[in-house]
Amino acid sequence: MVGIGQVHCLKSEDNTIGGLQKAWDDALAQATIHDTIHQPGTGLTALGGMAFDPLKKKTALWEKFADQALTIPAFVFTKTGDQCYLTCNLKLKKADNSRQLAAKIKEKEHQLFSNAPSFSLHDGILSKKEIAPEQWKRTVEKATQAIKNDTAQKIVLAREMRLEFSGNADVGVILQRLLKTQPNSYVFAIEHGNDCFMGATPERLVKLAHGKLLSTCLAGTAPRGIDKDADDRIGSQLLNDPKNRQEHDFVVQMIKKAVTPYAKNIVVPKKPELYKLRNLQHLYTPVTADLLEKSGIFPIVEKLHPTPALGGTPREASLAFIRENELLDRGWYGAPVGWLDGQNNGEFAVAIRSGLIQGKEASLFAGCGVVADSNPEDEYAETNIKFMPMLSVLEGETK
Ligand SMILES: C=C(O[C@@H]1C=C(C(=O)O)C=C[C@H]1O)C(=O)O
Repeated sequence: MVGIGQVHCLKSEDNTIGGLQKAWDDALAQATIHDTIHQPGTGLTALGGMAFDPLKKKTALWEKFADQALTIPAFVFTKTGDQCYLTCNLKLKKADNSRQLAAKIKEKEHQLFSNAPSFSLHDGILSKKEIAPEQWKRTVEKATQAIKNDTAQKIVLAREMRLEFSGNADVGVILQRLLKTQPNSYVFAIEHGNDCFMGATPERLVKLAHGKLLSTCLAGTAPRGIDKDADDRIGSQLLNDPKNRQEHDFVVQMIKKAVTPYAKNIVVPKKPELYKLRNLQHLYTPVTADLLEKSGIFPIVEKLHPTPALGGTPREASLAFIRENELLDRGWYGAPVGWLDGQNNGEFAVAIRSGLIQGKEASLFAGCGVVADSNPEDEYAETNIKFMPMLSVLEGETK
């Protein structure tokens, strides 16, 4: 799905995620929709995302990104299977002339499809700097102490890597490479001004499609092996590792509880399975259910975000620790990004394995769950692998 331009931005009156539902329902109530297709992602749709924690002190890094930015674009291009659809949105005034508007849309449409994008390659990475890695390890240590003192049971800590390129990074090229190299992930890119937040995340927060709900629990991490035997061995160790199983179970329990008010026939497998990615493997539990008729997507996103995969357990205590101790301004990293349509379909993913591209520079982000017996060096190594999906395509990996 691709959104271009903006005819409207949803404004939550009380700045909560749940408040976006009213803004969306109001927009829908005012819209006249001509949609004979009725496919997910056609008709009126909004796309965008939000900040991980609006209460965290902001830095200049994310100045182009508001706490919430859910946009109804001027054009939405949607591909489902091998079918493609184009939705045009217009903000109408009383005095508008329908013939003139139709001609304008045709002209724009022609422009959109005749200007084939030309991609230019940037020449690779000039410099790569991890931001305060030793301080980050000390924060991990501090989190384990806080957990031993019963402040929380799990706290997720993230860090940043800053890159410099010799020329401007080309978002189109990076997107193509992410799609090629991370086929099991949700690839996204959101531009505000000249900054672009993008990534390939394996973590889907919630998907609503035709009255069904899907949420995924993804927590617990190990590297991939060098051959099939090694990979299977690492995978089976991960499946049986008490520390990783505990980290994972916090997420499963929380997601199950969070979706309960909005769904029936909730199915949660008893044991996690492995979710294999190019650079890592995770413990994975899908949660499926039938959506209760009246629930829109935003109240569910609000209940789910942040799951203990990105915040911790309990939510408030872990967020308070992160707010106070984490050096990083997460901005939109780790927060919901996605889309919704007027037929109550939509999908929000958790924006991890991501980076903020700023012309000749970029920041990459990676985090991991800390529990009582976490070891700072191991967690540091884990975050290094989590930088890889973005880092490798920026270094030139194409396949
Ligand atoms: C926080 C990240 O990943 C999350 C943390 C995981 C873990 O601690 O095992 C696994 C998957 C994600 O839920 C990240 O990639 O930045």
